[in-house]
Amino acid sequence: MTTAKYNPHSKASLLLEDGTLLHGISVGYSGTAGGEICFNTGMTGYQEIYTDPSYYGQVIISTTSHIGNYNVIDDEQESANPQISGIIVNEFSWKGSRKTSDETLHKYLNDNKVVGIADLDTRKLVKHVRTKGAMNCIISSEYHTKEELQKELDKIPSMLNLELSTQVTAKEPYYVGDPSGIKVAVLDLGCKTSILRNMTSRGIYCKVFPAKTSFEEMKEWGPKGYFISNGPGDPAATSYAVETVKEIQESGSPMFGICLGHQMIALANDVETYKMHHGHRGLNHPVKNLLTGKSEITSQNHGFSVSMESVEQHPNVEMTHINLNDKTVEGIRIKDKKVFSVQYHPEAGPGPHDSRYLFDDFIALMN
Ligand SMILES: NC(=O)CC[C@H](N)C(=O)O
Repeated sequence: MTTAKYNPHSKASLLLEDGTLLHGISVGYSGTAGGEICFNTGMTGYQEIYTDPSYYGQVIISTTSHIGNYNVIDDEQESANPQISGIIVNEFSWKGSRKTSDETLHKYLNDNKVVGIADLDTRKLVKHVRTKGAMNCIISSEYHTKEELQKELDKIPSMLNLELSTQVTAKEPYYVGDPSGIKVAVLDLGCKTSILRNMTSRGIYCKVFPAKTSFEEMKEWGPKGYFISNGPGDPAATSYAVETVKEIQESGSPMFGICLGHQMIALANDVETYKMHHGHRGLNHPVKNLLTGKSEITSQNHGFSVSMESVEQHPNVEMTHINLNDKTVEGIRIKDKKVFSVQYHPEAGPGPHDSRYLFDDFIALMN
């Protein structure tokens, strides 16, 4: 393990779209970066969060006060690299304590050019974002005045109408798992590694296809089912995948979608999505399965949602899961089709494990 050199006194500044300006210290890479500010309430799992492609281009504030305290480990990546554009933390651990770790979070962020700011009252900031709603922000260790930072902030696009899956999807198709397993075509809109791991550990053989692959090309491989992955961006701007999902559904094949994949399945059935006030990101969101009556504690990361009103207007779409905090749609299934999806993350990267039964449900649907 290497310990990177750092200057704990170098200054960093944060400007929010609503004019809030804060100063702290620079962590990770020295530079300037921005994106939509998102808060995650999980107490653990920072590495899984930073490497989840669904967070591509976003700046993450953690409500937990210590970040970096258990370093990073190669095995806990949700994709090959961090996908976020920046981090905002309270107390940053320059050196973590886990003996089996591969390197410090600071070195990892620095090597991967992720800019961060520490020593801020993140709980106060989270309350601010929770009240005012999602907005863009800029972090910098180079610019510190409002005018300079505003110029940089103006370059950051709004998340609304932004298509991002093509930025994070596989460049070429690839295979995961044992070739003797059940063949599942994965449409990679920004797929997390732990989703693939949950499938292969249940005997599924995955062929992962780039986001813009046609249904015909996936079908040629002869899969038994199709999986539509999670991913970044506005679902309404990912229309090419909605068209693919429509064709899969038409073919009568089993299909399962998670998060962005769930939103693609809703849109393919003319159910609308909308941008939420500040999204759901954390590890303890309560969801009720309306088919079994059982509740689950779930891992979540989404800033858009499927409209309940729109689900109610489409009799072929049945709501299967509901969020017990704010009564938003957490799962649907399509009547007379082998198609279902959830808004939350049953792969449980970084946790909890309550919802992993959904992978077994997908297998049951294919058998
Ligand atoms: N985790 C995801 O797939 C996120 C989906 C979508 N980008 C959203 O924010 O709602």
